[in-house]
Amino acid sequence: MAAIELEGVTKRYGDVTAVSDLHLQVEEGEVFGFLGPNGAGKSTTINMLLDFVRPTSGTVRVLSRDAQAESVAVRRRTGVLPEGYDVYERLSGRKHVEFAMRSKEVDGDVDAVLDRVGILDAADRPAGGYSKGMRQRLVLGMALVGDPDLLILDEPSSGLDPAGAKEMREIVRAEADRGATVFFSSHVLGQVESVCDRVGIMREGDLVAEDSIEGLREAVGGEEQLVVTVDAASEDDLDAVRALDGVSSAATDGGTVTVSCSSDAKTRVIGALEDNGVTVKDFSTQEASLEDLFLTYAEDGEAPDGVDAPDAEVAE
Ligand SMILES: Nc1ncnc2c1ncn2[C@@H]1O[C@H](COP(=O)(O)OP(=O)(O)OP(=O)(O)O)[C@@H](O)[C@H]1O
Repeated sequence: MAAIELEGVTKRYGDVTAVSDLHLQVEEGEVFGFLGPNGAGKSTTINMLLDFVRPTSGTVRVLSRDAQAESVAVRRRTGVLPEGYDVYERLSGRKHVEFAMRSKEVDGDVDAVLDRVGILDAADRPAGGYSKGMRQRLVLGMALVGDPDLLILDEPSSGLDPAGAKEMREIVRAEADRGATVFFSSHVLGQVESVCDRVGIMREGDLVAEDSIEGLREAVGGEEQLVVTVDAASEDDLDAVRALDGVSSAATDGGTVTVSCSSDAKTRVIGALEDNGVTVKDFSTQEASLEDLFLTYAEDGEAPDGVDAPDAEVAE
């Protein structure tokens, strides 16, 4: 069953189209990473899921309910870590969690929540004295109260140090293992890569890609960068390399030849250079990373071959 369903959702603010004809479905129990650069439409989409913002057109369903007509019921079963949430400066971390439990009308072990997010030691200090990362941990703790069916996390890793970001990922995974659906936004693929079942990439209001991490990896997996250190290489030598099967590009600065090719073409590349009289001193390979792929989508909207691009018409 779908935990989130957006059908043809558009949101305009005056002349600005923040989200354009978005179709998106996230299944129950899925960890979905919602990615895109600043201004892509991520927060607007999240705000429509929670009925903080109303779509200009289209329908939004969350936990099988209408996001507008049944927003109270949706929010009761949803834990939210909003972007830029302000803590109550004078209230302790403990009071914040107690407040979250009261507003969700649930009982729970406050210490266990604070311990889970790593701030039990600071439980009785006013949250105004918390660091940015501690505030983020506190708000995550508040979102986890009552074992929600859906967790919506807007830039959850912001303000967290690497250890904190890792703990965040572990909590996300544990929540999904318990059966919760997790929908979270980020503008950095690296932070979500290891926890997501699937990602959607937004750019200027359009969903430009939607795939599993595995699918994205396959799309970039075929190509590698081969960097060959040589005595000298000419354009003729490069032409011999470019003519080989599996080679998509080759370039040189004189002392190094850089070739984009399939992994089975590497030995042919070395052979062709040597056949042309080039002395090969050394070589190394680099796999194209998912981060490179993400940047390709995020910056120019070009979908590499083989990636499921749901919306062919990418706004420039
Ligand atoms: N209340 C508003 N009034 C006018 N324009 C808005 C409003 N909220 C968002 N926008 C515009 O909608 C577009 C999408 O913004 P949104 O905040 O959804 O992006 P985002 O992907 O969450 O970005 P970020 O990563 O910076 O948080 C932007 O052009 C933004 O300026």
